[in-house]
Amino acid sequence: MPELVFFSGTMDCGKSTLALQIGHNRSARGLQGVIFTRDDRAGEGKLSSRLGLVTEAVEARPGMDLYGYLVGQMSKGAKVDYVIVDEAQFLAPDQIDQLARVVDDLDLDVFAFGITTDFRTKLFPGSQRLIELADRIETLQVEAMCWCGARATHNARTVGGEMVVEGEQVVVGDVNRSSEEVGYEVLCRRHHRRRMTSAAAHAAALSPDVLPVNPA
Ligand SMILES: Nc1ncnc2c1ncn2[C@@H]1O[C@H](COP(=O)(O)OP(=O)(O)O)[C@@H](O)[C@H]1O
Ligand SMILES: Cc1cn([C@H]2C[C@H](O)[C@@H](COP(=O)(O)O)O2)c(=O)[nH]c1=O
Repeated sequence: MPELVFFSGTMDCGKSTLALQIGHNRSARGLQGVIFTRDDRAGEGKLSSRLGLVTEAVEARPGMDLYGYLVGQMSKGAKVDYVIVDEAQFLAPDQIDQLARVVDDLDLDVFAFGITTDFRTKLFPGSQRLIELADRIETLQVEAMCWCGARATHNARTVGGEMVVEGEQVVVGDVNRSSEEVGYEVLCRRHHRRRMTSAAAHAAALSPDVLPVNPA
């Protein structure tokens, strides 16, 4: 049975790498896929991994009918055996419904990859719809880690090095960016709640302890 699978996790946990691996393994067996992405850091129409691999993809723009696009390609004679969608959190809920229709009406597997929650710990609308509709939700095996060594479960946004909890939901960016820019860092829930990024923890460790007051 074809499935809609949502591979979800934090930033930097290997989602795009896995998307590329799934595509590679299938194309090595003669299968042909359509790869959609949206707002990849490498630019329009790209699916890129931090391991350095990048492939061409179809930019899933706002308002684009993904089901209609695939039907159009197939009716022009293109062979489509499966569909990969990266940065699926950025898709609109109705585009996720279109992906479910691709599975049900076109009998194609759809593998969607994305982060579940934003820097405020709120679900992205696309991810929410995937959680509602997916046949299966998979958590990636290579877990990203918080600076404290615990499993990272949340994404923090930093501006000028400071963690922020207000702002636009979508700001394309990366982890390990210079402190001047908008950056991201993955944290465990405890340190996300305390707004303690690695820089804040480092600064706290360096600040001198309050000296005990000696009784005269
Ligand atoms: N130099 C490196 N050597 C080995 N693995 C790396 C290196 N750089 C990045 N990675 C791996 O790539 C992962 C990020 O992969 P990527 O597919 O870009 O993540 P995502 O799409 O989830 O944001 C990191 O968690 C790490 O496991
Ligand atoms: C947390 C968060 C992230 N983003 C952006 C930043 C990146 O461009 C992507 C995630 O890409 P990755 O391949 O999973 O690293 O999402 C955002 O726009 N808003 C956020 O709150």
